[in-house]
Amino acid sequence: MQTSSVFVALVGRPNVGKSSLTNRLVGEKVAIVTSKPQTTRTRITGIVTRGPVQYVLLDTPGVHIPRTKLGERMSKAASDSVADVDVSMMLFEPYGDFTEAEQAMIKALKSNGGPALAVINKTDTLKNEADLEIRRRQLSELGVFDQVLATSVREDKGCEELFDVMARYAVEGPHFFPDDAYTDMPEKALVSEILREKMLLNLRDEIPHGIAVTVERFKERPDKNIIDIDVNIYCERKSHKGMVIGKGGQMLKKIASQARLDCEDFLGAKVNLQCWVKVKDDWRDSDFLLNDFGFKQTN
Ligand SMILES: Nc1nc2c(ncn2[C@@H]2O[C@H](COP(=O)(O)OP(=O)(O)OP(=O)(O)O)[C@@H](O)[C@H]2O)c(=O)[nH]1
Repeated sequence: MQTSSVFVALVGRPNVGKSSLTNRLVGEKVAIVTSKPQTTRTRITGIVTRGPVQYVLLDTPGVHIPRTKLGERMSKAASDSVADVDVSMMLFEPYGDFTEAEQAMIKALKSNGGPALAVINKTDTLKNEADLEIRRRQLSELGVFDQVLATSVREDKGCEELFDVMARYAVEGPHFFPDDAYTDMPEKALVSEILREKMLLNLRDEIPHGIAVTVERFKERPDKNIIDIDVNIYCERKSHKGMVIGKGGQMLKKIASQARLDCEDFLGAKVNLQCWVKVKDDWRDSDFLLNDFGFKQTN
């Protein structure tokens, strides 16, 4: 059987549904999804192998105009992705003007010269078919996209069809990952992403974006299906630390127990999770700390 692979970068503005689509296509939760923009901070790879074709999906942080050094690195992760893939898939909201960052990304796709597809997501929010046609035409007229497609990840419409479209860009050769792999993300990174998701879901808006999670210990107990995991949760302010811990430790308990269940699901083992909350001032603007937390350096 002649095998082939296609590398696909999913790009688009924050909150447009890139992580949701990645998870839908992979059939496993590899990317965290919340209703808050800028949930995804680094590039996440989802992998699907169907018969001879391996699909490697690079879910990227949403493109936006950066306000902090972390923001700069997030935008860089997105624009780097489109440079070395077989096809880029740019997601759009069904309505509204293109943001400045979206226009910059469209320009980058144009000058990069690689093939690109446009996907109008959230079609379930459309009031009528005519609006979809207006959006399709607007995107076609940009002259950047080989095809304009439409999906509703929420209602699972148009997603399955994307496989055939992506397969057209596949390149013959051996697969890059084992056929049963669904992500190349290390287990430790999955654990810290799960914790971040729970904090985004449970805490007030401004706090979670100032939080970083590092996994200090990840140890399987010999002969037992138990993994001991210690994580550090870093906040920017002392007051934030108090909120993460909550009254009598209630909030941290809630976050940790939700995270533990997801970790057990992912890892297929019992998990003993210990969380420590620490303060590191303004880590989002410190190159030193960003490196320390594993965010890639901007060239
Ligand atoms: N109505 C509707 N909502 C959707 C759809 N797809 C995703 N969403 C919602 O949109 C929100 C953002 O989804 P994400 O998948 O996190 O978006 P993202 O583009 O990865 O966001 P960033 O990580 O911020 O770049 C979540 O609340 C999703 O449930 C859809 O097809 N229809």
